[in-house]
Amino acid sequence: MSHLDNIPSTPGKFKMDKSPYIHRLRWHSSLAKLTLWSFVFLGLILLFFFRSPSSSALPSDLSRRSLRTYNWGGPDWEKRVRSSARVRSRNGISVLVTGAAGFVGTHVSAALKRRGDGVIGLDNFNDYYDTSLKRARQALLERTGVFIVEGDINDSTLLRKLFEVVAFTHVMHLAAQAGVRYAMENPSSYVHSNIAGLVSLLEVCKSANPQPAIVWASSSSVYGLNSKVPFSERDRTDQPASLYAATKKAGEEIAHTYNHIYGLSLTGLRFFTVYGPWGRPDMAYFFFTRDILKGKSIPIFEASNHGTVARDFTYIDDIVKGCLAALDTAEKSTGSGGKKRGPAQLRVFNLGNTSPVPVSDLVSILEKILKVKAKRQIMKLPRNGDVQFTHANISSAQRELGYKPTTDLQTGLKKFVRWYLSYYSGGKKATG
Ligand SMILES: O=C(O)[C@H]1O[C@H](OP(=O)(O)OP(=O)(O)OC[C@H]2O[C@@H](n3ccc(=O)[nH]c3=O)[C@H](O)[C@@H]2O)[C@H](O)[C@@H](O)[C@H]1O
Repeated sequence: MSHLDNIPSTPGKFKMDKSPYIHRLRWHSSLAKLTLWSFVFLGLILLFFFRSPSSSALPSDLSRRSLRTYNWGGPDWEKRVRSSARVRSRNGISVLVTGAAGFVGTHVSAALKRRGDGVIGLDNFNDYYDTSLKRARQALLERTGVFIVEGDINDSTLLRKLFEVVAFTHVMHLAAQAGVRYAMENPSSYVHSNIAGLVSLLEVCKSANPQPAIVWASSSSVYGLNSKVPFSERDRTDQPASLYAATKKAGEEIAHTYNHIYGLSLTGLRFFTVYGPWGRPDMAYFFFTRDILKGKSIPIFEASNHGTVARDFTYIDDIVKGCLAALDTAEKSTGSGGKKRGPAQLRVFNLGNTSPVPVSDLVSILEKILKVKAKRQIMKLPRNGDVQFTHANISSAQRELGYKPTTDLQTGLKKFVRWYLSYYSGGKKATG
């Protein structure tokens, strides 16, 4: 019998003894043992949590993210940060890109570096989806000279350190908990990244001297139940259909506050279902491709009365152009040392494609490109955050950013499939 068996699981397991004295003695000794073993157990748990910077098998997603420690700091680290952030072109900018190992983050970082801007990435490499894809993106960026610092946007000490080492002129804030449907499974991760993380970043930005201009990723999902099409930035956004949308909408309000109080220059970009090479495996076009190739059936959502579900799918290269134009047209923040010195720029733009495509057509295009017939499983649109359609009015971005999407879904998906086949035939497996 193990000594652990002596520990009662509940006080109810104690039996009444004849002598109250003996009973009290036993009770005290059991209580002492219980306390001792509780401490041992707690110690073991803490040891397990803080064992190594890369510990990954922790129970909850959120605790894994917030308790994970990262290695940063030291002269070599600072040297890498400085070198990556060095501006190499005349009139270049130095940008902190959060979520740099993410889909949009990788593309934007590479594009900035390519034109001679200084870039430092920041990413927590969380396991919302296959981390090996994030590592592959990191390797890709490293080859172009972009260093990704491993850390969380909620770590204000790290953020302050980065601003101490580099006087960033701009922040491209793309780190977020993405995905509309996953919000039902793990709501707190949305609050952690999209609300607490945003505030943590803005707090550091407002105190930086000089304050950077910030461009950040909002979402088409803020339009929620809005039925007026195409969606214009002036339309109502007070009916979010998912917690994801609600946290992005909250982000827009938080941006207003930091602009108003501290003079931070802030531009929110409402992305419309971005797709392309190096994309996110949790998105429909990505896992449809994987499952069609595997011969697995794919669930295609349909609204009530056989209503079409459609998205304004937008190709990554068009989104990157919009992001760079937003950075280039961003005015300087006006505050310093945490104090506002004058009114600052506050903008929000739709970055969409302006031509919604039904999801069933997306599948037909994939069938043609892959030369495989999909096993279609028509399902009712789940009531877990999905909206029936999205359609961007981009006249504002066109006017002020010169934004003009040029890639239709067929062309973009061809490029995606080409990447997908070469990436996963190189020994990588699309998990899930
Ligand atoms: O614009 C945004 O701001 C958001 O875009 C993206 O959300 P969505 O537009 O919902 O993309 P995605 O999941 O690829 O579903 C695409 C279509 O397939 C349908 N869909 C989906 C899953 C499925 O099993 N079947 C299906 O028909 C589904 O009903 C939908 O019509 C980002 O994920 C999100 O992070 C955010 O950035």
